[in-house]
Amino acid sequence: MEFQSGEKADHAKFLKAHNHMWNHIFSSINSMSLKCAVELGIPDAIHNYGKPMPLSQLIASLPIHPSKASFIHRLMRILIHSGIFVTENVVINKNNEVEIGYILADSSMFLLKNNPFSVTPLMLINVGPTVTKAWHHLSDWFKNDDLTAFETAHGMTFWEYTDSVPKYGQSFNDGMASDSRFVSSLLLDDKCKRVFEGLESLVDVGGGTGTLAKAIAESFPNLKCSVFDLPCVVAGLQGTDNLKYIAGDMLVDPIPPSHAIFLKWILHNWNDEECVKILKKCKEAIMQKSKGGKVIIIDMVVEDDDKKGCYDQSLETQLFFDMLMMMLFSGKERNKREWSNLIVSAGFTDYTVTPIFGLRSIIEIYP
Ligand SMILES: C[S@@+](CC[C@H](N)C(=O)[O-])C[C@H]1O[C@@H](n2cnc3c(N)ncnc32)[C@H](O)[C@@H]1O
Repeated sequence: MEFQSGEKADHAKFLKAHNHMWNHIFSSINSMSLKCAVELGIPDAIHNYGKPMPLSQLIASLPIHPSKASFIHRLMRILIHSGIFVTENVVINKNNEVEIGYILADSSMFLLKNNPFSVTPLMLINVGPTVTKAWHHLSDWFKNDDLTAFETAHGMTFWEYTDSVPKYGQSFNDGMASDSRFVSSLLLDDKCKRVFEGLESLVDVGGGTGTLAKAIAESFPNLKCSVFDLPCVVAGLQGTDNLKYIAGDMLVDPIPPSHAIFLKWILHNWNDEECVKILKKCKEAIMQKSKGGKVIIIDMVVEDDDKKGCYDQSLETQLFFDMLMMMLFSGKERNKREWSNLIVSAGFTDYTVTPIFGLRSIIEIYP
């Protein structure tokens, strides 16, 4: 393409390329607009209204300064464009005058305060100042020898930060708990329950505050479950008849012997070397029990990028996660080949992959 000569250049292609750049430059406005709408309580206001909510009613219900009322439709317009809200015409008086009414799109159900699967905690962490500051240091990190861009920005690892800023740690754990409720609703349904059938004991390594392990323990009352996580995460948490909490460091301490080890959203936090170390320790833990043990992993299996040039939302989301893992932890999202290499390097002989959570899969690995 020639950019110098207007005559020769393919004009449409030239403008499209320029527009593509603009779009990329400004794409964080989508996340920031969403954050703003959630902080103002817009999804809940529309949901509670119970029918298409006219703009005037929406404005009246929000905690905003009167001088800002005329800006709300602009915020709504971009969020409608990105498919977060939907509009319908509503008749507002006896004269059949019509105003636009807002309703929630399927995806915005995940923004509601009372939705147990709410993605709001995850969103607030990811667009909040702590993570954003680390993104600003990504190019510095490429030039220095720090392990992660998060450390370049904050002078400590992400896990040291969640420990030293308890409020942040709490928000992170809330985000993980919400995702664990989402995953458990799919994992413990009739199609996937077989994953846990016949197991006597299970340790959820890096299981956070235990939301998923609690759900597994309730579904399988004869299964002895443990949550193994850092002391700052599990301190003071109360177990039940078949659930206990164990404080430890998965890279340093032995993983408690168990029939099965569960790793949800763990291995993507670590580099290949650390993953092999963790998996070898998991293998030791299951080999100390009777036969038939396995490691159950919930993580992404990145689609191979063979649709060159075609926009693919699922692949884009997986690549977003991959960049996030690189930036926060020097971790990564792995494709099939990378998973296979890890599993074989850790001394396991067989594995199965069941892609059931949309972007994530259950990977069961056997010694
Ligand atoms: C991404 S979170 C996943 C939490 C949970 N598995 C889930 O999916 O909801 C990673 C977890 O690993 C824990 N973790 C980080 N480093 C650890 C270590 N060295 N030993 C044990 N747990 C660790 C964190 O405290 C956190 O709970």
